[in-house]
Amino acid sequence: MIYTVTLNPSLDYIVDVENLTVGAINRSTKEAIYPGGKGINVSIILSRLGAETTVIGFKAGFTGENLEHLVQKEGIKAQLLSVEKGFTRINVKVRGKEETAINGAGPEVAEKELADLTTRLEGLGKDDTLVLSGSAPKKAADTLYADLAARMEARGTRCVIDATGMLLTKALPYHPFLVKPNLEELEEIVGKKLDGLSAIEIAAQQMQQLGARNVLVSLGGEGALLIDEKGHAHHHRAPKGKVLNTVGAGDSMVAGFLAGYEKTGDYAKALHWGICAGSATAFTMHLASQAAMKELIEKGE
Ligand SMILES: Nc1ncnc2c1ncn2[C@@H]1O[C@H](COP(=O)(O)OP(=O)(O)OP(=O)(O)O)[C@@H](O)[C@H]1O
Ligand SMILES: O=P(O)(O)OC[C@@]1(O)O[C@H](CO)[C@@H](O)[C@@H]1O
Repeated sequence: MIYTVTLNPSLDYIVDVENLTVGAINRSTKEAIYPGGKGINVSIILSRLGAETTVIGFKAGFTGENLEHLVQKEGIKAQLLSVEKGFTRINVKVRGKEETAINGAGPEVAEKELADLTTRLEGLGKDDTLVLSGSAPKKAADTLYADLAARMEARGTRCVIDATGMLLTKALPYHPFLVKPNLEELEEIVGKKLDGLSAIEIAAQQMQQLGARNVLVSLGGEGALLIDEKGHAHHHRAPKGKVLNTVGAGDSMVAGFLAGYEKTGDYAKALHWGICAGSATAFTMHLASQAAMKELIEKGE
């Protein structure tokens, strides 16, 4: 089973605004609400690709209740623990000529609530995978993912981390199975601009030296670069298409990679699945449908 943890999930309020003007009243031409948060997106795509998955995380207030309902409507098992104070954030994504996002801070999670969530993870074993994805709740320690990764390492559970800054780097010594920085995040980690594939490859190898087993660097329209645990580098270009949305493209890539790896046990094929899932989402108004992903995967693009 692939469990995803979203400590700071959201409702994503997506509004289409033709010409966004700061400091003015903008009128949208279309709006929609989706369940959001990186781990939740990963689970939605996993489930559409036929992989068994459970969502774990927190919910708060009326938005949290709605989020849980939307996740269950997707046919996904959800273990969202209630946070006493505040409400699950609503992240606003304005889609116009460019995408602009305002992500909320989300509710503060008490230590006891965090401990309850950690207890839920005690049942995971060697055949399970745990995906830790997205930002941490307000005021949480930046060792949060490191603590969870250490527990997973001790149980022999595969751990996947898609996060930024210290939340990610502090977890590397616990040998996560997979990390997925995008180019900007990788540049932030190594502290310099990375021009060209060989510079990206060297930076990804540095992440391996720090402990990550597989490093998947997503490169937007340029596809992705994977340095697998045997040290082999694989670069795969992204298929061409009309980009309608990039919210959740990275999450779709993580899910596609995991579903592909589960199905084939082969890193090059997993990378192909990851790219196809990411691009299928980029070519859709929201997260990709099963049919759109299958079409790209089968085309071999
Ligand atoms: N312009 C594009 N054309 C084709 N595919 C794309 C495009 N942008 C993104 N993708 C697909 O989505 C994958 C992940 O994209 P990206 O590198 O933007 O991740 P990210 O920055 O983590 O995304 P997110 O916007 O979800 O944070 C890419 O590797 C690619 O397969
Ligand atoms: O604020 P975070 O946790 O970094 O990211 C949250 C978020 O932007 O990530 C998903 C897309 O990847 C969205 O569903 C969600 O709104």
